[in-house]
Amino acid sequence: MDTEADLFYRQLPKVELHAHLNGSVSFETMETLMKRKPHLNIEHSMTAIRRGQRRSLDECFQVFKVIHQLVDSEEDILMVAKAVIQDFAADGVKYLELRSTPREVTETGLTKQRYIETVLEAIRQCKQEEVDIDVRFLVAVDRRHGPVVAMETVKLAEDFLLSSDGVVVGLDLSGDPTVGHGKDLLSALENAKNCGLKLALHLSEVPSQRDESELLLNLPPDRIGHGTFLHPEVGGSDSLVDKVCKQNIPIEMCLTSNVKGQTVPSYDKHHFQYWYKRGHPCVLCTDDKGVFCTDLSQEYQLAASTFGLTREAVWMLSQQAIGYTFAPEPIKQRLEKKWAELKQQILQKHFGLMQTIADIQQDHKMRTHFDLMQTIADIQQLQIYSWVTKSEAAEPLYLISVLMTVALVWQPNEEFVFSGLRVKAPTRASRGQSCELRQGSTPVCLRELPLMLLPPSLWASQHKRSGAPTATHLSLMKIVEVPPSGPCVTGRDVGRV
Ligand SMILES: CNc1ncnc2c1ncn2[C@@H]1O[C@H](COP(=O)(O)O)[C@@H](O)[C@H]1O
Repeated sequence: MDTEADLFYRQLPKVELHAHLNGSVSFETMETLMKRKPHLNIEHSMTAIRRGQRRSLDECFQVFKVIHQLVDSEEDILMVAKAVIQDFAADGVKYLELRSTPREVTETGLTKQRYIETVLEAIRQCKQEEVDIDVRFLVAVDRRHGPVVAMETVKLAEDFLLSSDGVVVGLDLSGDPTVGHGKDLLSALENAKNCGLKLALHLSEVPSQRDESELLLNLPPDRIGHGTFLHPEVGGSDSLVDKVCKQNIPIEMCLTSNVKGQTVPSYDKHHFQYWYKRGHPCVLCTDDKGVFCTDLSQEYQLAASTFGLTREAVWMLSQQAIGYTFAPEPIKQRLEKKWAELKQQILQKHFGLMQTIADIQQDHKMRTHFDLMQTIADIQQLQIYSWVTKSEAAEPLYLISVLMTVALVWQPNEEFVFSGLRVKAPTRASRGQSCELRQGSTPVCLRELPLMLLPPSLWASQHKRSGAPTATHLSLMKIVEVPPSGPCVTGRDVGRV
C-alpha cells in the first residue's frame, strides 16, 4: 500500500540520466522474455538481485550476460526498450537518457546498426503514443571489448548523432571496471568529444581506477558515472576531487546499485553525502532498475531518508538535474517550465497540511490556557481530525504534529486515545519538554515535538538512537491530504482514556 511519502516521490517529476537499457528490464517484461525462450531455463533469480540481497560486482556482470541471452533480436529490443521507457514514465520520470551497448548476434541477424535503430524506433513509437517522457540515447562503449571496438562504436555513434534528429546525444563508457584500462580507450573518447558527442563516463567505480580517472578527467567528461572512489576518504585523492570540482562535472549517483553491488558498504556510507555536502552537482539515478529491483522514486526516497533531505531539498535535487542533461537548451527550458508548473501542484499540496499545523502551533504560544481549551474546538472546526483517517498515507511527521497539537491543548498529564495510540499530554507545553506517546503498552518518547515538525528521516534516526520503535511502527496511523472538496469533521478517533 502506498504511503503519502510514496505518492510524493512518485509524483515528483524526475530526470533519469544513468540507466542501462538491459539492466532496466522489469520483472513483468522479463517474464515475457522468459516465456519466449523457455529452452534457456532462465529464472528470475538469475536476472535480478532482490531486496536484502547483495552480490559482488563480478556477479552483477554475470547477470547481464544472462539478460543478453534473453534480449538478442530486434523484436526483443523493441519490446524491452518500449517497456523500459513506459516504466520510467509511469514512475514520474519526465526526461530520460537511456544508454545501451550495441550488440551483434549472428543467429538472429542483429547488427549494431540495427540495434541502435531499433532502440530509436522504440523511442519514436513511445513519442507517437504520447508517453509523457522525453527520451534521448547514449551509445555505450563496453570497456571489455578494447580500443578497436571502442573506435567503431564511436563512429557509429557519430553517424547517429548526425542522423537521429537530436535523439542520440552522447557516448557512455561502461562495462566491468576491473577489465582493461582507460588509456587504451582515450583516442576513441577524444574522437567522440571532437565530433560533438557528450561524454558520460563510468569513473572510479572500483578502487583500482585512480590513475585511469586522473587521465580521463583531463578530457574532461561531461558527466561522471558513480565516481565512488574519487575522494581521498575512500582511497581516491585530493587531486581527483579538485579536478572534478574545478570542472564542475556532475556525478550520477546510484545508491541501491552501489550497495547491492557492494562497492559501498551501506546507504549511509554512500559518497552522495560527500559530494552533496560540498554543493557539488549530483544526480540520483537507478543504473539498472531491473537488476537491482528499484526505481527512481525509491532512490530519491532512500536518499532523503538516509541523508535527512527535506522535501524542498529533494525538489531542488530533481530540478537541478535538468541542467545536467545533454538536452539542447530549448528542451531544458521546457523541462524547467514543467517543473515550475508541477511545483505548485505537488510540493505545495504535500506541504499544505504541515503549514497549517505549524500556524496553529504558532498560535498556541500566544494564547491563554482558556484559549487553548477553546482551540480544541477550533481544531475540530479546522477539521484536522478528518485528515487523520484510515487511508494509506502515513507520514509520521504529520501524525506527530497533529498529535502534539491536540496534546498541547489537553490538560497536563491527561491521556487520550488517538487512532489506537495512547497519548499523554506534556506536563508543560514548552519547547524541549518531552512528551510520552504509547503504542499499546510500549512508550514512545519523542523530544521537542510540540514546536517542531520532524522529518521522517530525522525521526527514524532519533529512534535508532533512543532504541524506540521505528517509524513504520507508527505508520499505522494514517493521514491523508485535505480533500479538494474540503474535509468533514469526524473526530471519532479521539477520546479520553
Ligand atoms: C553495476 N554497474 C555497472 N558498471 C559498469 N557497467 C555497467 C553497470 N551496469 C550495467 N553496465 C553495462 O551495461 C550493460 C547492460 O546494459 P546494455 O546491454 O548496455 O543495455 C552491461 O553489460 C554493462 O556493460
